[in-house]
Amino acid sequence: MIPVAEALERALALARPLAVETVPLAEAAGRVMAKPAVAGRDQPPFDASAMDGYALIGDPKVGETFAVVGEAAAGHGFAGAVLPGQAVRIFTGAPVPQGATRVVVQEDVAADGDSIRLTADAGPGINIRPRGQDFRLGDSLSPRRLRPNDLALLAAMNIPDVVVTRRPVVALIATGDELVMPGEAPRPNQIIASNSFALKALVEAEGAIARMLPIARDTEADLRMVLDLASGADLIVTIGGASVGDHDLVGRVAADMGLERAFYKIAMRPGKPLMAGRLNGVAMLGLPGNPVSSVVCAHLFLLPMVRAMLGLPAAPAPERRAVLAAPLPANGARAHYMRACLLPGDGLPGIEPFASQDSALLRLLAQADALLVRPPGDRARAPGEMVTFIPLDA
Ligand SMILES: Nc1nc2c(c(=O)[nH]1)N[C@H]1C(S)=C(S)[C@@H](COP(=O)(O)OP(=O)(O)OC[C@H]3O[C@@H](n4cnc5c(N)ncnc54)[C@H](O)[C@@H]3O)O[C@H]1N2
Ligand code: MOO
Repeated sequence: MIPVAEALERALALARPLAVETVPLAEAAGRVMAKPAVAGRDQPPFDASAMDGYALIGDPKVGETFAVVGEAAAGHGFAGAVLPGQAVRIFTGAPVPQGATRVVVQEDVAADGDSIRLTADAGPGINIRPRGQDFRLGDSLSPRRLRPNDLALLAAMNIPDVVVTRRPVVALIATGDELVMPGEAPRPNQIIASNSFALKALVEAEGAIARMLPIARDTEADLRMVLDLASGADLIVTIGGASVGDHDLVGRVAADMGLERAFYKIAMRPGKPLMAGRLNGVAMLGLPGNPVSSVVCAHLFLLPMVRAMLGLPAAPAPERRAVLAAPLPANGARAHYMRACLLPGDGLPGIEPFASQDSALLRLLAQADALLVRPPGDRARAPGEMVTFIPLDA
């Protein structure tokens, strides 16, 4: 058994950033930029009015009057220049006419035909957004996973297409004679395959494309056939059949098919029988079959691998801090990832692990917000102590 950190390092070494592709901006939400985007223009491209009102010169006082000599609207500038004693009717987003040094808001003006009179002193604000205030030609946005606000920024930069990393294709292979798909009629000894659905949602939320392959039965021939179906995937994930039982075939069959093993068995709970390697050039992760074990291993290994393939930094699952709400006995030699609930707190949240930590319990997993992380050999902990956790919704 190797420590979690070492296993993660080896797993991440299997996951190189994929090739890049260009996608239209409207399709780029959630995608990971592969290189900086560079602004093709200044924003705003001209000094722009921030308000509806009148553009004029100086620092006018109540009662001063101005002759209105023209109009500037968004998309339509005023061709001339403003002179002292003159004003140009202006609207939000319009280019400020040449010569004007401020915009007074229309609420502070009484209009009478072609002249205006100030009804309030122009305040300190000039209501002009200077050219390039937001960004300048050549300014860049560093590579990142694109959030909605980033898309608006790229659009304003006049970038119609974005270079992103290709989405990894993750093949999900459930294994076991006991499994049928939801909606099918299970025989008395069978259960419903559940893990793939959580795993599919997890990798898709991270930006991968999941391919759920047919369930592999517990024969070498069937497992081989389904592993062959995974060709073309960037990452093959098997579920179950990873342990030491007579019907746990994944390690053996993958080895026969050429698996170069990176590791097998980790000092963690749940998830001990995890394996990883490279199968004919393709990264492979063999998850344990217990539902909670497979999901815990997905958070700790699968999602970091997907992120690395997307070109994001190779890093462990993000950990946060919380205040322990119940006593914990000393931990054993394996890191323990305990299903837990977060409790709202003034600063840091509280965290309370469930009494049962059986790795088969999906109902508790569905109630859990977090995995409370217990390092190997951690001493007993009392309520009020600080602990770390991995959020399950991240
Ligand atoms: N003698 C030992 N027995 C076991 C050990 C051990 O060290 N020595 N380790 C235990 C641990 S820990 C785990 S975890 C399991 C993992 O075993 P496998 O990866 O071989 O998983 P299976 O035996 O195929 O299945 C375990 C369990 O999970 C159910 N399962 C499997 N796939 C799915 C799925 N897609 N959806 C829902 N449920 C699934 C399966 O029916 C079993 O109940 O081994 C222990 N044994
Ligand atoms: O490690 Mo198993 O994954 O404890 O249930």
